[in-house]
Amino acid sequence: MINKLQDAFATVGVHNPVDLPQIAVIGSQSSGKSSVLENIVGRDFLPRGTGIVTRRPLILQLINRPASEENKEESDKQDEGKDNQNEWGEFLHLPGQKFYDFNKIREEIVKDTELKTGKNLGISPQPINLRIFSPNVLTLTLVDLPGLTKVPVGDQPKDIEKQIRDMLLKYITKPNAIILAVTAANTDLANSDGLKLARDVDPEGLRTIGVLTKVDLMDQGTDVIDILAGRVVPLRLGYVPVVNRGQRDIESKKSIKRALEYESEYFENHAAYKSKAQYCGTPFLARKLNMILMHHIRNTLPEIKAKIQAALQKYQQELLTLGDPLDDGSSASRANLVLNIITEFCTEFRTIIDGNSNDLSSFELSGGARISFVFHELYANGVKSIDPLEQTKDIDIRTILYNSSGSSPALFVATTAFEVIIKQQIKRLEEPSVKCINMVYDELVRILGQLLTKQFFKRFPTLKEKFYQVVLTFFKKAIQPTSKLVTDLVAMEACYINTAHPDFLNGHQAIGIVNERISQKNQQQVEHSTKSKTPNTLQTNGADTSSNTENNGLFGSFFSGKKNTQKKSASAMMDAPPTTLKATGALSDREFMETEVIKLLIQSYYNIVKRTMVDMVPKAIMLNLVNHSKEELQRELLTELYKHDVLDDLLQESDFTRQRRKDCKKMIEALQKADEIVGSV
Ligand SMILES: Nc1nc2c(ncn2[C@@H]2O[C@H](COP(=O)(O)OP(=O)(O)OP(=O)(O)O)[C@@H](O)[C@H]2O)c(=O)[nH]1
Repeated sequence: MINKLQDAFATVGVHNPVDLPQIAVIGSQSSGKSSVLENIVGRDFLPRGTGIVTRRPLILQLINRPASEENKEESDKQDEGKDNQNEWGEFLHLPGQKFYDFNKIREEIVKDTELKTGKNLGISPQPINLRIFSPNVLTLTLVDLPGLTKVPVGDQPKDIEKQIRDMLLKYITKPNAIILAVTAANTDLANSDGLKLARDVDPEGLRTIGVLTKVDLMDQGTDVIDILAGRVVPLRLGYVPVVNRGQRDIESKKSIKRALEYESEYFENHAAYKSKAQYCGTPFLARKLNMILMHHIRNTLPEIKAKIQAALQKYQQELLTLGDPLDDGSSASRANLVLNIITEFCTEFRTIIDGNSNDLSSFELSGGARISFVFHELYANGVKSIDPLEQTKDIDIRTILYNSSGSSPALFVATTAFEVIIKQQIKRLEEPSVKCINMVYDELVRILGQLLTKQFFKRFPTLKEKFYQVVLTFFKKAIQPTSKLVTDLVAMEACYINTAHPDFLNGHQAIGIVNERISQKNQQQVEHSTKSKTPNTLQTNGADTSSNTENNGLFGSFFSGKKNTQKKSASAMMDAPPTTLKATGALSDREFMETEVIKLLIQSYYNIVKRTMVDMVPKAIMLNLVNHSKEELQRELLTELYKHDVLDDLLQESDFTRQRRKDCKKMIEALQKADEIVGSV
């Protein structure tokens, strides 16, 4: 049955969706893993030697295939190690190439290993897949794996031990794997790396077989009888002792046939093993493996059945989404397809924004919720955090105060100064507002990206490209009126200051508040000045005090040109004013009061404007960008894409889709066959 299953899956390559049971060979380096495998196959074909030889997993599928009639007489040729038409190997990476010469197989393994790992003893988890067809093998799948090692050699990475361990674990952790743990009999079994690793994944020893190699190298008078009897490290499936060829045998080109003969003679004639010779040696191991595998398969059959069913369903589903090939479709059906895709795209686009999407995620915000986050978190907080007074110091306000009253001395709190400052500050709201548009734009592009991963876009790459272009251009076009509207909103706010706004703190209230603050402050200072007598008004800064008398004209206390400190003659005092006139010195009571009032008014009014912006800007963006897209995108796509002259071009299928459809069909065929095979048991 496994033969048939393997055949059924042969067409789909190694991407077998159903894990058929495998036998994984593990053990310390040079414990004799490759030797055991070669003996099971009965041919020399693995790279051999001392040190690390196996550096990539070798997935070895042995396939029993009876000799064809005309080649029957050839089957003896292998005895001499010659080519034989009934036995050959094939590599997955060299499809269609049959290797009748097993030396060439070894060369190819060495070559491909070096290609992927370099010559410097590195390892790679990428497997080499080799199938051997022969009338002389039992159908089995075996995986030869790098030997466990402790100390890096050559250019090997420091963590080589862990790398190899992880690689082996990948193969032996699957409950479907049978573990062939190889240990050299002339080493201590209790310290066997292979058995230890096997115990990690199969603690009860239910799917681990022990193989004892190098029995011939044991000290005289010692044997493995205790181990075989399960008295050292017991395993449910037991141990099999073998004798492989030694390095010298290999160098002298001893044939495997001769080696197997030697092995059976060895056990038959050895005092300790004589009585149980039929349970020793490679042929027994091979039969045992085959039996175990059969049992294993029988046990896992229900699971295999279920896996085949599940895979079948999955591939049928995928084939369905890939759709039928369009090559013979009429132009009307093509047009219809594009129409459907446009409709589906737009419906989905609207759904994502409105938030009624079917696949609502609990994992992250998506679509419309993200836009809402931009508005109500990012933008709102960005605007709220702007402080209208952070850039405007009290002295600047004073300067503006004087500047705004022009050449006539101000009599009242100057609304002009307030307006000048508030207008400047309102303009600062433009930047975050424009940024908000860009963020929402980015979100739309993100939704677009999300939609472009849909199956039909994988199928038609040109269509995807076109959709991308059209939609992106559409979004970009919509940015212009949106920006205009938003900047206009800011301009509207800046152009007319509505001091009659019901929420605005009026002048009287402001003065009231400031007066209260001042009287509080004065009271504190009165209490304070009983201790320290510091004059607190009209204090100009240090250097100017000497010229106080001359300078206390209207501007004297707070404007000073450069170098105006010496006593000067009357005419010198009439010098042209300095190029830069700056306010200096502390504020007078009146100035202090005015500045405070202006500050209060600015804050009050700015809060109103901020609230308006936080309210209006999202509306503007929704109107001209988001809703506009929801409503007009479909029309745009239809105008651009639903045209007879472009339809053919749009519906060119990707090579991937074509290939995938073929693969799916093949896989479905294989799975249906497999299903039949399994069902007939
Ligand atoms: N005498 C004797 N030598 C053996 C036996 N088994 C293996 N050897 C020798 O031990 C050495 C290592 O054997 P391999 O089969 O290459 O060992 P391996 O575990 O595949 O080695 P790596 O793939 O490098 O981990 C070779 O020189 C073999 O000839 C055996 O049963 N008896």
